[in-house]
Amino acid sequence: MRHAHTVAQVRAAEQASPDLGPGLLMQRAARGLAQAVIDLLGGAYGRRVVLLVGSGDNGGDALYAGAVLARRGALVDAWLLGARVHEAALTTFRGAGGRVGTPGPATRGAAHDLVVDGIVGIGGRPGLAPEAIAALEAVSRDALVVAVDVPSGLDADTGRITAPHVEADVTVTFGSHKVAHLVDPAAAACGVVHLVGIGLDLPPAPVEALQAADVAALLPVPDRHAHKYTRGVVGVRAGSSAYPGAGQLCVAGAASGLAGMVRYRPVDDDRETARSVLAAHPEVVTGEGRVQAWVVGSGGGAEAARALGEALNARVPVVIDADALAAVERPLPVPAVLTPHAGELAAMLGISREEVEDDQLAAARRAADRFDAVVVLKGRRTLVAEPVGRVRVNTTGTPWLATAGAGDVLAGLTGSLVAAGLSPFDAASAACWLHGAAASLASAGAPITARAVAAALPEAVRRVLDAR
Ligand SMILES: NC(=O)C1=CN([C@@H]2O[C@H](COP(=O)(O)OP(=O)(O)OC[C@H]3O[C@@H](n4cnc5c(N)ncnc54)[C@H](OP(=O)(O)O)[C@@H]3O)[C@@H](O)[C@H]2O)[C@@H](O)CC1
Ligand SMILES: Nc1ncnc2c1ncn2[C@@H]1O[C@H](COP(=O)(O)OP(=O)(O)O)[C@@H](O)[C@H]1O
Ligand SMILES: [K+]
Repeated sequence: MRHAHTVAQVRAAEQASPDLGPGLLMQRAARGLAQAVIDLLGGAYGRRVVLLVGSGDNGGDALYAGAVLARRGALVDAWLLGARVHEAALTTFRGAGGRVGTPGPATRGAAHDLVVDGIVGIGGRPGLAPEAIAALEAVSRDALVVAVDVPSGLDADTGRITAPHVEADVTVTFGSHKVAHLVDPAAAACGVVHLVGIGLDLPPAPVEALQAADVAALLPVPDRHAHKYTRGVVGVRAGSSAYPGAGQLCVAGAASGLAGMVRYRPVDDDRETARSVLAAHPEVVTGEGRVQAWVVGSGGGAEAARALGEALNARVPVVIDADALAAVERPLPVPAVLTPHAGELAAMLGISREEVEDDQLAAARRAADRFDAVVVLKGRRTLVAEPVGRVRVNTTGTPWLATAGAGDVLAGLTGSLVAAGLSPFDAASAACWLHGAAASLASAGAPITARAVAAALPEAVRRVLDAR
């Protein structure tokens, strides 16, 4: 599991480990930072590096790392941007041969290869001072940008972007991820995030991200005595005469093989839709019968509210997607997973789409609390929020997944995992992970259809299980 802690939690952990001492933590952080820079540049000797140094310990990390790089033969400039500077780190930096200068060309000739953003870290307020903006503009556009701990200007705790900030290619963070590293839109400004362990003892994290091993541990694997009913039956109430394809795609996600059986009914009971879904998925059963979970709404049009009411009568968990989301006004009588994109969530909360996109974490949490349900806020970094609890961020996938019908596949897949016995929170977060992994497998850099994503799900499952 990848964990993201708040700044307050990191500060408290630092205070609670006096034997580590700030000096030791900083040395560990700086060594990890220097190594990450060396890895990125393929060496240190002769490389040109500039440090943007603020007044706090973030600048101190940059200076100590700069000293390591200078000792290894890099040509390192430091531009001091704050009213103060970490004096001990500056002395070490100078002693190692680092040069202190002002924004401009590299001290010794050619342009800088890499800039280290040590302006502010977890002690920073959002935004950049004019000197920092001027320094960033003075650096060559071709230089790689490595942020120390967090790209300066971001709010480490929320994932929001409210002011000018650094855009990093790589962020090197210490002890634990911070919320901004995982949650969009801030996460997109962090580039690749590299974690350096420094020995902090941290409490449970409010935000986390499943890794392949976590998904492998959650997946339902049939034992030798399994039959289709012990594996769970998922009911799909999706597709209609207006949108028969949504029925096919939702069933394709549900029929990925993680549940024992799929029962299908079009939202509007349109016979032609049922026939087309059966033709595409002969394994699906269309008659009445018990299910362990319902998926309702994808491509349902105006009939979706009635179909949701019928599904709720079954007293089993529901996954609610697309048109059925509009019918959710208060907590439901059964465990539920709601799968809105930003526009749908905005309508549910009575706010604008921009408000949801600007503060995705708050919007997902608010909806989970208000509807007492697991809320899957779909996007580049899909959030899965449980009521008054944890949030998981999905980090798999590809922008090619932004294609019509991909959400229908996700709803069906989520339903199959709920039917197989996972909790709504585990089912939703594991489904998002597999859905993104399947998209990447299907795409391999090329465009994909939602159907291709569903077709790649068994291979995504195989790879996860092989690694366990
Ligand atoms: N905790 C840990 O586990 C470890 C932490 N470590 C490192 O310490 C870092 C935190 O250091 P920190 O506490 O000194 O704060 P930091 O981020 O350097 O900046 C605060 C200073 O900047 C100023 N300032 C504020 N906002 C500003 C702005 N927008 N624009 C310009 N200036 C601004 C503000 O000064 P003020 O303006 O208030 O006088 C304040 O003095 C952390 O990110 C990590 O790198 C590692 O070494 C080891 C383990
Ligand atoms: N930029 C992106 N990068 C990765 N995944 C994305 C991106 N944009 C959207 N997605 C994913 O694509 C899917 C789109 O679902 P949705 O918006 O419901 O589409 P539809 O209603 O057409 O099925 C979601 O799983 C979402 O997380
Ligand atoms: K920084």
